[in-house]
Amino acid sequence: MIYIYDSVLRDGAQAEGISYSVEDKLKIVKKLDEFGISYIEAGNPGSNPKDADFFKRLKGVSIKNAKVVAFGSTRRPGIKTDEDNNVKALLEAGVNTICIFGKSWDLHVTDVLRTSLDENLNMIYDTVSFFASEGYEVIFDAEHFFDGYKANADYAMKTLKAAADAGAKFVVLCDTNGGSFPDEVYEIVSKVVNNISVAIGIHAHNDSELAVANSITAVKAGASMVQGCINGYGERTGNANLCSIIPALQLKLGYECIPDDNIKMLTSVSKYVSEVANMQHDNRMPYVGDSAFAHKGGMHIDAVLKNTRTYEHIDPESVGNERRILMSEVSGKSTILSKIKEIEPTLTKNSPETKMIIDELKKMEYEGYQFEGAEGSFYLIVKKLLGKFKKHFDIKYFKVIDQIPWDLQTSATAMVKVAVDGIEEVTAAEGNGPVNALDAALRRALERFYPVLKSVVLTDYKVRVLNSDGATAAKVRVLIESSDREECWSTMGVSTNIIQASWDALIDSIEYKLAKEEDKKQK
Ligand SMILES: CC(=O)SCCNC(=O)CCNC(=O)[C@H](O)C(C)(C)COP(=O)(O)OP(=O)(O)OC[C@H]1O[C@@H](n2cnc3c(N)ncnc32)[C@H](O)[C@@H]1OP(=O)(O)O
Ligand SMILES: CC(=O)C(=O)O
Repeated sequence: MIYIYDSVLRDGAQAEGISYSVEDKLKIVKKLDEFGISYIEAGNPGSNPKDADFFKRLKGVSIKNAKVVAFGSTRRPGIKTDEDNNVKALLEAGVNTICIFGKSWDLHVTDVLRTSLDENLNMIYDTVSFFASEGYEVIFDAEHFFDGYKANADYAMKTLKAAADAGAKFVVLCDTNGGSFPDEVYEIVSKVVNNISVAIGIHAHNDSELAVANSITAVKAGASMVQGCINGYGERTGNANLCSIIPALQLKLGYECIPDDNIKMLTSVSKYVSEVANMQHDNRMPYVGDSAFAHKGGMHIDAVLKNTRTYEHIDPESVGNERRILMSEVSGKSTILSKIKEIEPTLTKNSPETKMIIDELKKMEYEGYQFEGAEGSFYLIVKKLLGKFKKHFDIKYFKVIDQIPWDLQTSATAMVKVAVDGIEEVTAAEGNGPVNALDAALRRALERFYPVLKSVVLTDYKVRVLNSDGATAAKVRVLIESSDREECWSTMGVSTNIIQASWDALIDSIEYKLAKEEDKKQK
């Protein structure tokens, strides 16, 4: 059993760009508890009134599985433990588990605390024993332990011994500056495990991109607690990413970290935390990122379609993620075929139509289209190339007028004329920008003929400049994401004119919805 200790609410809050509200913190605590994290380091009550208030609010919340931890430092030099403000704040937090961090690198004692080495040992002993004798479960985080050990092993070990003698249940070895290598971690953790009588933990930062490797290595050397953060949030380059550590330990090395049934929640927990933290979810995160099981190279896709193990280290579903097959200029026939078959199941890898579609897609990618993020446009193009596309409306013209000065609601006006089965309709609409105005005018014109479009909303709009050296004459790719609350789809337009590119993406979005409605009726 490995105790997983999440610090996304404390070390994670020390990450650039993250600032939680009390409500955010309460939501994350509940989610981590539901997931099965053993210890949740919920905050530092001596740091700021928000954390202090949060601990008050937490008293009314039912936590089913986890132990909630309040984090704070050893007492300041030269004062009594019960007079230290941080200690008082920890007492008021109302939790049963306290994590005390203290210095284990002599450099920090002399240069930061500016006290004697002996006084630092007293600070550790006094603070840990104060809480332990009051009946708290105490975890001691030995800040900078690895750097301290390399500089003065004897002193670094004395700091751990002080904490262990004072009643700490775990002493946690911190690679605070994130500069250690796995072989050093293995050697040092092994020595500590053999010399200190209490359970050992690891807390690794990611400055050398080795935090996950160092944490797993520490476990192999005998550590039984891993501190880290969901999504690897944390000070500077972050903390060890629990989204990688948990599946590595549990699925690959056979340790028990969280209940087996819950490991499937990993991807959704990761996305939930990034949503609440208001951080973009990182596609490239192993295990939980959208690209973690996204296959793009033609040869990879061909192999994965034959046997998923060929290019997947685990089953994506085991961590609640999914396999994605991407289309691009590096796709081969197998990739595109798997998508084409959704539209025309009779085609094979050797059908002439398959080759024709692949050649056309590669040509379009060369011109700036990118189908891996625009499945809606891909679907329409394949239908067009197979002669199966039915046009639902004709555009007679559109006009957009930008207004200056503007107000935020109506900075642009658009006028659109459409024809459906020979019946013409002219509409105009205002919007907070030209695309918004065009979208509103087009929809207003078409809703009369296709009421189902009332459910469609535009959920995202992205512009990418393709040749920035072209300056204002550059080509752009516009990606639009739409939703009808049941399905989401992305469509794309490419042009040197941003309005034209947006317009093409809008038209595709509407044609896609109408084509899908027809598919449904035919089924
Ligand atoms: C490696 C880690 O991540 S440890 C956690 C780091 N997290 C944070 O710093 C976030 C929370 N911190 C805070 O909100 C503030 O720093 C506070 C409220 C705790 C302290 O604020 P201030 O009293 O204004 O001190 P300030 O932040 O300027 O300086 C830190 C002080 O803590 C002292 N200190 C640092 N580590 C320790 C320790 N382990 N034990 C005791 N004192 C410590 C420093 O010596 C310094 O004291 P000094 O001003 O007497 O030299
Ligand atoms: C305790 C802690 O956050 C560190 O040493 O990095």
